[in-house]
Amino acid sequence: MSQDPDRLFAQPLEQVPDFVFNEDVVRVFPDMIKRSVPGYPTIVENLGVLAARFAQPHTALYDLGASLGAVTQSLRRHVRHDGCRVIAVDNSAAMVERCRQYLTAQDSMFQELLPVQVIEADILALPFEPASVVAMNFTLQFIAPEQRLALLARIHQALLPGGALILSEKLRFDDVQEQDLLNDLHLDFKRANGYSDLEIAQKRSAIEHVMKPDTLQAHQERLHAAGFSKVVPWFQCLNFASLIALP
Ligand SMILES: C[S@@+](CC[C@H](N)C(=O)[O-])C[C@H]1O[C@@H](n2cnc3c(N)ncnc32)[C@H](O)[C@@H]1O
Ligand SMILES: O=C(O)C(=O)C[C@]1(C(=O)O)C=C[C@@H](O)C=C1
Repeated sequence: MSQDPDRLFAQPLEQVPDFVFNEDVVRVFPDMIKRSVPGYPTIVENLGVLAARFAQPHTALYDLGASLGAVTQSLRRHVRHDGCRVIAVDNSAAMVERCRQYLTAQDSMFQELLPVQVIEADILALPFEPASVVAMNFTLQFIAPEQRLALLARIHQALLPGGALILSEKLRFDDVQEQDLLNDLHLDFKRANGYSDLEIAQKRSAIEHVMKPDTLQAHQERLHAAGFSKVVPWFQCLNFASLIALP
């Protein structure tokens, strides 16, 4: 399985196309997300640790927008309850194909992992079965803003008492000074990880119509509107955060 360094935006492009999770992105995705999202390895590893507290025997755990299954692998490393199974969902055929290969490799290296099913589907159309854990790691920001509340309400309905939604997102800030500072620090993070100013600018153009971050307050209000009783931020690094939402 080839894992290339991310140079997708290294050369000047006449027109920067909108960002899509296609075969080119799949090839560089592990490198891209680690070098682009501050705290990503910490979030992924601890998501599994958190999930183990909410997981209940004989239930489903969802990884929505699973990409290459980093969260699914973490769930399988940390959740050991009897009869749990992971359902990883993504609507990118290229991601799903490679995700299945990675999970087969994980199965060949470790014994007694939770069973996993990888589904190629749109999470907006997929009926959810009752679940104790739902993870959405940097996926909601790619869902059309007007669809987000209904999706979260369906997730809330599917969650069993004692379960949790774990939601990680890039944040934006209403306060201009806070927004500018955290945005600049995020650009510094990308430069420190070897991205040039050209790569950073072209990636931003590619992603700006596709990925729409919300404020922390908007997330909290929408989660409550979707029926969640409690929202607890457990991680923030610069403008990236992760929340636990209790049904
Ligand atoms: C930033 S990536 C998620 C990263 C991944 N969760 C991780 O932690 O490595 C967003 C993913 O969401 C998927 N996605 C976006 N919209 C979706 C939808 N409506 N249904 C299913 N998957 C979707 C994309 O294909 C992409 O793989
Ligand atoms: O905000 C950015 O510039 C990003 O690159 C963020 C982000 C994300 O948050 O998902 C966007 C697309 C890639 O999947 C990796 C990282």
